[in-house]
Amino acid sequence: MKHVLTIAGSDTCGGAGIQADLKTFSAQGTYGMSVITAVTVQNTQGVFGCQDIDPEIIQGQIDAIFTDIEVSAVKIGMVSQIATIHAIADKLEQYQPKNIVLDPVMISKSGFDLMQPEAKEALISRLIPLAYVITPNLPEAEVITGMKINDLASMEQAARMIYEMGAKNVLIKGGHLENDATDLLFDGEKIVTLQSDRIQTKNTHGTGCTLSSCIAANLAKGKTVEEAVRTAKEYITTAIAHALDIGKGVGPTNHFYELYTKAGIWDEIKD
Ligand SMILES: Nc1ncnc2c1ncn2[C@@H]1O[C@H](COP(=O)(O)OP(=O)(O)O)[C@@H](O)[C@H]1O
Ligand SMILES: Cc1ncc(COP(=O)(O)OP(=O)(O)O)c(N)n1
Repeated sequence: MKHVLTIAGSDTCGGAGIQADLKTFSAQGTYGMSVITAVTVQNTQGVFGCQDIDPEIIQGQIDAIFTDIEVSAVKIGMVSQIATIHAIADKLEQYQPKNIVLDPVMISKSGFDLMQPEAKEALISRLIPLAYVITPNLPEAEVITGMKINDLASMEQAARMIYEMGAKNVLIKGGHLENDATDLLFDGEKIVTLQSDRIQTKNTHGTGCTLSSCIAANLAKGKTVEEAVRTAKEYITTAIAHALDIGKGVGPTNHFYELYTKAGIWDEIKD
């Protein structure tokens, strides 16, 4: 079994962040490990606070993993401070793991700053060049590139700009498009679009975390970038289509729907 590491923030209610990543790694048949960068106070209704973890403790967590266990892929999620970014980048440059998937998390759906705006330059200069795949949503790609993005043509232009910043593969997510939810992948040579109709649901908490950790798990299993992204797109589409109506706000995606259905236990456990 391949071992996959997430470096990200904790989401109390389990729909996004570290918790979503570990569920996804398990659902994809990989062994999940975590380095926690921040602890958020969060539920389906919003993010209400955040405590950043001391950069030395972040580096200690990374050392604990890399000095002991082989790592086949790394997903990076919430990194809120400049010091957090430098601490992580220094350690990844030291250990040089393959298959780094960077989800440049910036603002939660509820509008909370998960990355401090002044950390943008450090993200661009230290983490983007280390990324084998980067997965910005439209608002994140707009912050990184400084351009307006609202259709496939502007998604392609943004992907090309982010590629020039050093990421080897750029996946611009279309969850924030007006009509369908089509994503666009650029590998430096060709553009691939991954079409999907928009699923009408309010329960989309953790979609970006789930997608990026699924890509990391499938790169770890030896898939190509295009194969890993296609697998992740199918996985997130099913997870959204069967999302869980938990809490009073935006419910989480359903990480295990396909596994539970195949095991014949979904009808028994769903309520
Ligand atoms: N309502 C939806 N129906 C179908 N796919 C969606 C929907 N919302 C998001 N997605 C897909 O979920 C993935 C995550 O995208 P997005 O929600 O934009 O990320 P983020 O959580 O970072 O904002 C993408 O593949 C996107 O196309
Ligand atoms: C701790 C933590 N990390 C990341 C996010 C963002 O999750 P994402 O899947 O991008 O989208 P929303 O859940 O914010 O809709 C988060 N909320 N918490």
